[in-house]
Amino acid sequence: MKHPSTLVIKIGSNVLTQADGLPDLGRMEHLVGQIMQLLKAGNKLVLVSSGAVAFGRQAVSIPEKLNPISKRQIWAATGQVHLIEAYQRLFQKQGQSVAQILVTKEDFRDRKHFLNMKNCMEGLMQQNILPIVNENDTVTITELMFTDNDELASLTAAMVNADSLILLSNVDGIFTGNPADPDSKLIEWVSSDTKDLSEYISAAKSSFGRGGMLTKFSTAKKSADLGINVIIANGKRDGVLEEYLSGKLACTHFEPKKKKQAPKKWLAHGAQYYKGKVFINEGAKVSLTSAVIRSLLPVGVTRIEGEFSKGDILLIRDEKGIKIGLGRAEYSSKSAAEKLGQKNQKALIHYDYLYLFDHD
Ligand SMILES: Nc1ncnc2c1ncn2[C@@H]1O[C@H](COP(=O)(O)OP(=O)(O)O)[C@@H](O)[C@H]1O
Ligand SMILES: N[C@@H](CCC(=O)OP(=O)(O)O)C(=O)O
Repeated sequence: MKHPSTLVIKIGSNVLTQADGLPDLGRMEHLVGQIMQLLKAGNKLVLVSSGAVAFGRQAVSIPEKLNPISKRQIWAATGQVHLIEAYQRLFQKQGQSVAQILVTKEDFRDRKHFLNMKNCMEGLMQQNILPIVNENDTVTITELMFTDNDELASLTAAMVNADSLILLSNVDGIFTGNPADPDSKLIEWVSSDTKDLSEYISAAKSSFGRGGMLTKFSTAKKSADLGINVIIANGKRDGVLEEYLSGKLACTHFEPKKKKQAPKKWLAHGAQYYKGKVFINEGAKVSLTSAVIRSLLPVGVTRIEGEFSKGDILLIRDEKGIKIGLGRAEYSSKSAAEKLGQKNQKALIHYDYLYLFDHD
C-alpha cells in the first residue's frame, strides 16, 4: 500500500452484531484499535459504517404489526444514535475525534450537495477528525435508497479520490460456492478482465445484510475499474487491517485498472444520477470516441431532454439511443437549447468532465 494513503473502510452490519443480533461492542472496539493504527501512521480515512437498524432493533421494541418501512425508519433513527455514541466513546478513549455524516443518494446527484459533502469530508480529514458515514435511512425509502452501504462506500471512495476501498463483511471474501461449504475456495484475485462471478455467488445474505455478495462484487469491480485498490475481507477476523497492511491477509483483491482523474470517477458513478439527456449525431459520436481528446460541442447535439443546471450530470446517447457516456454540463438546459446545432459555441461538455462507457 502506498504511504500515506487515503482509505475508505466500510463495515457491514453483521460485523458489528453477534449471532443473536446484539451489538458486538468487543468487535467494534477491536476495529477501532486497528483504525487508530492506520490513522497514527498518517493515513487519511473515511469510515462508512452500517449498523443503525441492527442497533435500533435491540434498543427499542415496537409492535410487530407495524409496516416494514416504519419499522426500519424507527430502528434506523434510534439505532444511529447508539451506533455513533459507541464509536464516539471508543474513539475518544484513544484521543480521536469523530464526526457523523448522514447522506442520501440525492446528495450524489446534485453537484452542489456533492461538493459540499466532499469539502466537509476533506475538511474533517485535514483536521484529523474521522468522518463516520451512513445512509440517512429516515428519508431514503424504496427508489431513493442506495443498493446498500457498499454502493455508498464506493461513491465515497470516488468522491474523496481514495487509493483503497476496504469492504469488511462476515466472510473472508468471495468463495467459489457457499462459504460454509468446505469444498468452496476463496477467490483471492479478481483480474481486471473478470466481468462476472455470478456463477459462484448465491442470493444468500448475511442475517442483517441488505445487498448481498452479488451487489458487493459489482460495486467492488466498479471501483477497481476506476483505479482504486479494492478488497473484500472479514471484519470478524482479529487483526484484519494489520494483516492486510503486511500483505498476509486471506481476502479477495480486485486488480485496479489505470487510475482515472477525480472528476471522471465522480462521473463514472453517475449512471443513475444524471439530470438530463443529450442526443448526439454520428459526427459527434465519431469525434468523442476517437483517440483524440475532444469536448462535446453544441453543433453535434441534435436534442436535449430534461431540465439541468451548470454542473449537473448528463447522459449522452447517440442517434440510435445507445448510451455513449456521461458528462458534466458547462451550462444550463435553457442555454443549451439556444445553442443546439450551432457552430462556434462553447462546449456543452468539456473533455475533463467527460466519461465514456466501454463498448465491447
Ligand atoms: N460465493 C460467495 N462467497 C462469499 N459470500 C457469499 C457467496 N454467495 C453468497 N454469499 C453471502 O454473502 C454474504 C455477505 O454479503 P452481505 O450480506 O451483503 O454482507 P454485509 O452485511 O457485510 O454487506 C455472506 O455472509 C454470504 O452468506
Ligand atoms: N444504513 C443501514 C445499513 C444498510 C446496509 O447496506 O447494510 P449492510 O449490507 O450490512 O452494509 C444501517 O445502518 O442499518
